[in-house]
Parts: sequence; C-alpha cells; structure tokens
Amino acid sequence: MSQPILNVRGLVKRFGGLLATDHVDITVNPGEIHALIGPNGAGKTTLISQLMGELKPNEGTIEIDGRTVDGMPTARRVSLGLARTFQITCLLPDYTVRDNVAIAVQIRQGHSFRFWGDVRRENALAEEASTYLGTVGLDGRADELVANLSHGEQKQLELAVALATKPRLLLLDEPMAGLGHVESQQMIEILSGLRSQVSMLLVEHDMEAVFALADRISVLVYGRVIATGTVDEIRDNPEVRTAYLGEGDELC
Ligand SMILES: Nc1ncnc2c1ncn2[C@@H]1O[C@H](COP(=O)(O)OP(=O)(O)OP(=O)(O)O)[C@@H](O)[C@H]1O
Repeated sequence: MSQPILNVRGLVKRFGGLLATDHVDITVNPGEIHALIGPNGAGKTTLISQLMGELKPNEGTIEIDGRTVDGMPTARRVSLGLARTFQITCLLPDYTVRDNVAIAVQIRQGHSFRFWGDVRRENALAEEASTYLGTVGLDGRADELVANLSHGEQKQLELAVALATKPRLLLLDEPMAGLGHVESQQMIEILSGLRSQVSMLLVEHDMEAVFALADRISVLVYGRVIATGTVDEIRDNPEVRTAYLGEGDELC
C-alpha cells in the first residue's frame, strides 16, 4: 500500500492542565476522505491547528507524504500541499468573489499580497480563479462582492480559495456549519466530486455528511482517538455511541 499523505503519531497538546490532544495517532491515505468526529471541545480544531503549524505540539510527530514537518512554519507546510478551511469563514468581504480566489492563486505563485493592485489586470490569474469557482459552483457569482454572498456561498468560496493553493491534503473544519439542507447537499456533492483530486481530513458534526463522504472515521473524545474505522464499524461501535452521543442515542 502507498504511504499515507498524512501520518500523525503520538500528538500531544496541553493547555495548562488540560490535555486537548492526548497521544493522537491518525493517518489519511491518498485519495481518502477521513472524517474526524467528536463532541464539542474534543480537540478537533486544536488538532487541525497543530497540523497546519499554527499551534506547537508538546509531543509527537507529523509527517506529510513521508516527510517530517515538526517545527516547520505554516507557509512551508502549505507549499508541501496542506490547506485548511475554517469553522468561521476567513474571506475578504470588500473584494469580489473572483478577486478572493485570484489573490490565493497569486500568493501560491510566490507573490506577496501587497502586489494585489496587479491582480485585476492579470487575465491568467482571473482565468485560473474562474476554474476553481466553477469547481465549487460559484462561476455565476464571480463579480459579486463577498459581503453580498449567502453563508453557504461563502463556505463554497472558502473551499475555492483553499483549492487555489493546489493542496494534496485539505483540512476541512466544519464545512457544513450553518448550512441549510439544500446547501449541505450541494457541499456534499462538491466535496464528493473532489475526492479524486485531493485527500481530505473532514472535521464535521453533520453526521449525514460524514456518512455520505467518509471512507474512514476517527472519533475523538477528550483529546483521545477512541475508535477508527469504516462508516459501518463506527456506526455499530458501542463505545462510540456511549461516549459520543450518550447511552440510547443512535448514530443515524
Ligand atoms: N488557546 C487555548 N487555550 C486554552 N484552552 C484551549 C485553547 N484552545 C482550545 N482550548 C481548549 O481545548 C479543548 C479543545 O478545544 P477545540 O476547540 O480543539 O475542540 P473542538 O473539538 O474543535 O470543539 P468544537 O466542536 O466545539 O469546535 C477545549 O476544552 C478548549 O476549551
């Protein structure tokens, strides 16, 4: 079997006396969507922040495509193919949809944000940006200001911005958060369509989305991975039911 695109071993993060990440082992294989679920405060966002290099672990090691990235700054991890989306969108509201993606393309190409004035004149940037907007179903909204987008459209745009960095592994922090049913279905379709292009670690509370998308699921409780398995294995796991949902509840 080919080596994992992400290999995390024994990752520990302490906030004072709180063990937010408790010796976490997790892998994401090429082409895999690996969902990470768990109750509020389980440590999911803390884990993603450590993968991106935004938070320094106390112990453990992280490999991307067989390469140890411990101590590497975020920008170098991005250049190795890591990208994240956020629970709360992180976009430039006063710029157009296309410009938000074009800026990400420009930064990927090694230009600094301060050369932003050139972006509008750069047709190649705009064309590449349009490709990513097409992938997430926003091609018809390219000239709209971000501030005028619905919450669901902003989530789609954030995904396009992440794709513009040409990631090999996408870290998705609750892409369904705040979406209505129709928008969630749309996001599921978009992510499903991306699975041949990019591996994903999907942090999500929406179990319908998790079950529709995940090849494997890991369950995090109080910072510890209590189970990893296929959708069926996790759905039928009594420890998961008890720890995650409480006795008697169903993972539906
Ligand atoms: N910077 C910080 N300083 C101190 N404690 C923190 C910090 N960041 C997170 N925590 C704590 O670490 C634990 C894990 O938080 P985290 O946000 O990673 O959980 P989560 O699983 O992402 O939760 P949610 O599903 O609500 O987003 C929580 O108890 C949280 O209060």
